[in-house]
Amino acid sequence: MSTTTFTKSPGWLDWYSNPSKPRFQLPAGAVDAHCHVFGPGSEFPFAPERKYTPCDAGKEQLFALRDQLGVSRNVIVQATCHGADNRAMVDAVQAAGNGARGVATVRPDVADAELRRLDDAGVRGVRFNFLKRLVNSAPKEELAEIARRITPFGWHVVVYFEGTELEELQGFFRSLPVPLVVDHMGRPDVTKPPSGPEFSRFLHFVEQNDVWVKVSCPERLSISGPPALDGEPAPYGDVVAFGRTVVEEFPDRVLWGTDWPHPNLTDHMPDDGLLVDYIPRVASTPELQHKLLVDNPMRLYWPGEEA
Ligand SMILES: O=C(O)c1cc(C(=O)O)oc(=O)c1
Repeated sequence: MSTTTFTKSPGWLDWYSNPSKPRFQLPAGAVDAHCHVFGPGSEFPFAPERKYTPCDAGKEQLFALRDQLGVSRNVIVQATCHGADNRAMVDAVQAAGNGARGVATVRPDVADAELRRLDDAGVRGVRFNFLKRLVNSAPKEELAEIARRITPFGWHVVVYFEGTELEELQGFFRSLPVPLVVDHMGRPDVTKPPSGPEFSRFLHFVEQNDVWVKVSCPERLSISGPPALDGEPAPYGDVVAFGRTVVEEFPDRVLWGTDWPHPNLTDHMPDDGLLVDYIPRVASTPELQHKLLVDNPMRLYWPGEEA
């Protein structure tokens, strides 16, 4: 049998191989609600239309990270390098038994039988990606059709967009008949104050709609760091106020995730153990931490189940 081999995009940073044991002990039942698998490419080839070619980051490596960090469950989000071929994600979700759920990418002509198959496999949402560096185009009429198609399954839509694009996109978002989950806090420009007009628009949008927010990716949003490396106890100080604001204003609609294996970072690859230690800086009480890490993701992805 011939297998395809892939060459990583120039400058690609691989995930951090020996993450530290977090000092912050996650509550029992904690969910990493945003992570990915990449391939491995020899088993699950990357999509022809991809914008980057990553390193391999398969399910065994994800599960090893989960155990190292003290996470109980994962939500595995389809990465754009796999296009609408959900096999690697579904394989990982199924291998985790009831310990994982998935978020897929589908095309508007997806068959109902395929949606049913994905649902049976543990998929609970689809992802709409609006970043031009990640996808070719995102025609709204096609996305609206997908949202309509998933409604009978009780799924939600995960949206990934640039903070500067929200003004243009929010009318479309409001028109969708399903809950929305916003990736990476809606990518605010953290050089601007969290009380400024851009982030206020985002907070208002969340307040007015059926929207959940992932307070993930400080490593991606931070400009001035310091990075989560070498035991740094207080990384990404410039992002903290944004995360804390969201957690305190919407304690019942926030989620946390590692974003492992951290696609397309160009500056540094964070120590995932230190990313766990970042959590209490945005969720400062045990009550807020339990909502963020256990109650909220359980309600969205494992409704009716005990953590
Ligand atoms: O900012 C990114 O590059 C990025 C990419 C992907 C993906 O390729 O799916 O997912 C993420 O959550 C973030």
